Formats: sequence, structure tokens, C-alpha cells
Amino acid sequence: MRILPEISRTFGEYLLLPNLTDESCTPGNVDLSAPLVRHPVGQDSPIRIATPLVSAIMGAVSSPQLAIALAQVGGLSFIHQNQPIEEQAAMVAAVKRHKAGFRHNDVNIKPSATLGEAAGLLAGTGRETAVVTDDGSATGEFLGLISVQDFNFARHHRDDAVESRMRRVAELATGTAGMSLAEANSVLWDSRQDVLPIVGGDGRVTALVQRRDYELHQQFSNETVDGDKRFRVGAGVNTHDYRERIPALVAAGADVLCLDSSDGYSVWQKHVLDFVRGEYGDTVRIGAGNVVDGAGFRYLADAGADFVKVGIGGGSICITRDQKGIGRGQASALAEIVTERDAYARETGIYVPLCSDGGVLHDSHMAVAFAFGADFLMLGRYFARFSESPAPQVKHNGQILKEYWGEGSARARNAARYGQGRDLVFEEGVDGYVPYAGSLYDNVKVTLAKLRSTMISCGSTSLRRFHDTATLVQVSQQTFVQNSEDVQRNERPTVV
Ligand SMILES: NC(=O)C1=CN([C@@H]2O[C@H](COP(=O)(O)OP(=O)(O)OC[C@H]3O[C@@H](n4cnc5c(N)ncnc54)[C@H](O)[C@@H]3O)[C@@H](O)[C@H]2O)C=CC1
Ligand SMILES: O=c1[nH]c(=O)c2[nH+]cn([C@@H]3O[C@H](COP(=O)(O)O)[C@@H](O)[C@H]3O)c2[nH]1
Ligand SMILES: [K+]
Repeated sequence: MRILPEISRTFGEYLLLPNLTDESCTPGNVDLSAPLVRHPVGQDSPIRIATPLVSAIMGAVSSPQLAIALAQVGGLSFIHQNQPIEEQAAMVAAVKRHKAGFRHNDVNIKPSATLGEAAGLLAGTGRETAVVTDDGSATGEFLGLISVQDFNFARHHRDDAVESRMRRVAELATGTAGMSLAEANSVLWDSRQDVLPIVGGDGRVTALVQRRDYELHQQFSNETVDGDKRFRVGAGVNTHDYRERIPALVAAGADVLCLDSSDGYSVWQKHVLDFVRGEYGDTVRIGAGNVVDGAGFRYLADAGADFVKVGIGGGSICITRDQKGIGRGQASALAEIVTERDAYARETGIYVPLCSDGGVLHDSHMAVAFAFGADFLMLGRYFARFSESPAPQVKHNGQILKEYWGEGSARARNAARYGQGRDLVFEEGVDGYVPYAGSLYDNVKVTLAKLRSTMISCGSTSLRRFHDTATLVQVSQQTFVQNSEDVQRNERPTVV
């Protein structure tokens, strides 16, 4: 038995001290880009991301829609692995197929559905337009479009059928499969429609081009794309069915894989890394984890992990610490592993990036994590709140919420029981709600602005320099109480 001479610390226990801010420290000069995978020291990582945020390997978080939005703003998603192999591979393929400016047709409704149902569907998915098909599925016959602008409950009854208000195919301009984005946009503008359905030879809608996306696209200069300008996407894998799952994900076009486990310091993870190197050499990139100490990091780095993920029990839906008594404060875990990463780089000449996973409750915690030396962050709760996340949106006591559940919760494990015999003996995650926060685009923009501002105060224009020069101070509980004790906050309605 050994007792570490430390008190395990979390992000919220630290504040940053400013450093000298000079003329070079402007928001436009701050480079937030990060290496995603291992590389020789002094060289660039084969995959970099302009925005150092990745979405958690969770069913409530990482869907194709969220993956596309996050890649557009320069981050990366990891499609969850708590689902049959074919379904996960299909989600990866959907992201890879999605050409910038072309959206998947994933919101469909039957003509006999009610306007009330259409309104619920659109609100739940954060979309303005649904495609009307004969059977209400994405592969059904294309009959028309129904948008939020097509009906108004002051004039139309909730029980009226969608077909009473939809714009029918005959009245619509459509594009053809294979059309370039520039061509599609010309038709869109000529037709004065907000949405252009792209229709394949079989009469089915393959994609939608939206005027709003065209406008958004002008803003995206940092997209995470591969050499063919397709969005990059990651995928979670496990240590059970990897011999079947990994080939399917690679075939679907996954750009990077990541082992998804609460405990990465295991021979099972080494077996998977050996399998990947044996089958694919360095052409397939795979991260491993999670670990919370230097020994765990070194084991996975030696086994060939492309990045190492840090964090046990710190997630917002985590109950691992209560259930198993295992875990470590995220700040303490990072501090030790960052030291090990840098020692490893000096010894071997190989830099293995660190992903800090979980436990970010405020945007300021991101700055603290980068100051501690994380290369990029994995976030679950943060992304679950956005309209692009796949979780259902619900209303409770007048507040709009999104469902958010852990991968160790009964809900996720039930969904995962597809013949692997992974019986649920005890839960390790919560099944709950988070407040709905609007679109990913708007929120990430604000978060990154805060991070740039913190870095400017600390005199840094790159994450590496920020880490190298940061001064952190541990704060007392009293410091936080002092901030807010006397001020009665205005209860402002949540902006939706
Ligand atoms: N980051 C965190 O703190 C936590 C994350 N989670 C999430 O919950 C999900 C489930 O995680 P885990 O329960 O750790 O799943 P896991 O599949 O990694 O491990 C489950 C059990 O199977 C054993 N095992 C794994 N591979 C094996 C093999 N090939 N042969 C024999 N035994 C093997 C492990 O030792 C462990 O006892 C993941 O999505 C994970 O991210 C759950 C709890 C905490
Ligand atoms: O103890 C746990 N039980 C669970 O059911 C569970 N599901 C996910 N995770 C981990 O939490 C991370 C996301 O954390 P945040 O919501 O704090 O960003 C994720 O990225 C995971 O590492 C779990 N941990
Ligand atoms: K272990």
C-alpha cells in the first residue's frame, strides 16, 4: 500500500495570474490549434485541429449532425461505440459523405402527420425544414417540404395534416445528385427558396442545400477536413469486438479511432494497439485511455497510442468514484501526466498528445486545463446542451432541457446489449438533463473568445506558450463565496 502525498485537485480550485501582455497579444493572433496524434518532436502532427475541442464518445453527444457542426468550427467528434458496428460505421460514413454545404436529409415526416407533430419534430432537431416523404423515412418517395414558415398556429390547427401546408415537389426547384455546391447555390438563389432538395435518379432526396449554410460557410475558415476536403471524424472503439469493429470503421472512412474505457491501464488496450499496428501500421491512428497517472500514460505511449486520454470519475455524469472508489481530481491527474508526456518526449523524441476528458463545468475550466498542459479537451456535457446533439429536447417547468446520460448508465448499457453478453451488474453513470443552450456555432464562438481573452491576459498567443508560462494559484473556497455572496442575481430568461 502507498498513499500519495497529495490532495487530489479539480479545475475549479485554480485561478490564473496574468503575465505581461504585449502588442502581439491580440485575439486575431491567438492560435488555438493543437496536435491530435503522436509525432516526432520538432515536427508537425499529421493531424492538427484548429479548435482544441473534441466531443465525447457518447450516445447523447456525438452524432453525425454534431460531428459536422464541430468539424466546421475546427474541432472533431468521436462517434460513440455503444451501438452495433454497422450503425456506428453508417454514422461515420454519413459524416464523410457530407460535402461542405450539403446537409444530410435526416429530418423526414409523413404527409399524414399533423402540423403539431411537424412543429415538435423541427423544434426537437433544431431544424427549420423537414422533408415530406410517403413513409416519413429518409429513403421514402419525396413529396415536398414543410418549414416553420409554412404554418402558424394562430391560423392553422395543430391537427391539420402536413400535406395541407407543405410545398409540393411540383412547385419546388430541385438539384440533381452530383451537382457542385456552386451550381446548387445558383439554383437556390434563382429559385428564391431557402432550401434546395438534391434529388437522386430514384426520386429520393439525398441531401439539402440551405441558404443559411451558405452564409455560415463563409464564416468557416478553420474546418477540420482531410486531403479531399471531406470533414474529419473520429470513432470510439472498445477492447471486446475490435477485430470486427475497427475494420468496419476504417472502411467507413474514420480518420482517427479512440479506445473508450473508464480504465485504460490494461493489457486489453495493448492488445488492441498491437492489432492496429499489425494490420495497418501507422495508417490508422488510435488514441487510448483513460488513465490518471504517469505509469498509465507510459504504458499506453509505449504500446503505440497516438494520443492518451486522461480522466477517471471527473465527468459531470460520473458516479465511478462513488461506485468503485476509483478516480483522481482532473487537475492533479493532468499535472502528473503532462510531466510524464514531456519527459517521454525528451527521452524518445516522440510527442504523444494528451486529451483531458471530462470535468469541464465552466468555460474558465478549459483555460485552466490548457494551462496545466492538456493538448485538447474532450467534452460531454458541454456539447450535449446544443441543438446539434442527438439527445431529445424536453420541456420541464417552463425550461427547455436536453437529455444527457452516461455511457455507464443503464440507459446506455441497455442500448448496447446486442449479444456481447455485457450484463449490467451496477451502474456507473447518471441519466439526467442539461439546460438547452442553443446552437453549437454560437456557443463555441463565445467559448473560444473567452479562451483567447484569458490567453491574452496571460501574454500567450499559442497553447504551448500558455502552458509553458502560466502561473496558477490554488484558491480557497472563501474566494468564490466572496465573489457572489452579497449580489442577488437577476433571474434572466434563458436565451433559446
Ligand atoms: N472516464 C470515466 O471516468 C468513465 C467512463 N465510463 C464510460 O463507460 C463506458 C464503459 O466503460 P468501462 O466499464 O470501463 O468498459 P470496458 O469495456 O473498458 O471495461 C469493462 C470491463 O471489461 C473488462 N475487459 C475489457 N476488455 C476485456 C477483454 N478483452 N477481455 C476480458 N475482459 C475485458 C475490463 O477489465 C472491465 O472490467 C465507456 O464508454 C466509458 O467511457 C464509465 C465510467 C467512468
Ligand atoms: O463515470 C462515468 N460514468 C458514465 O456513465 C460515463 N459516461 C461517460 N463518462 C465520461 O465522462 C466524460 C464526459 O464528461 P463531461 O460531461 O464532464 O464533459 C466522457 O468523455 C467519459 O469519459 C462517464 N463517466
Ligand atoms: K487497470
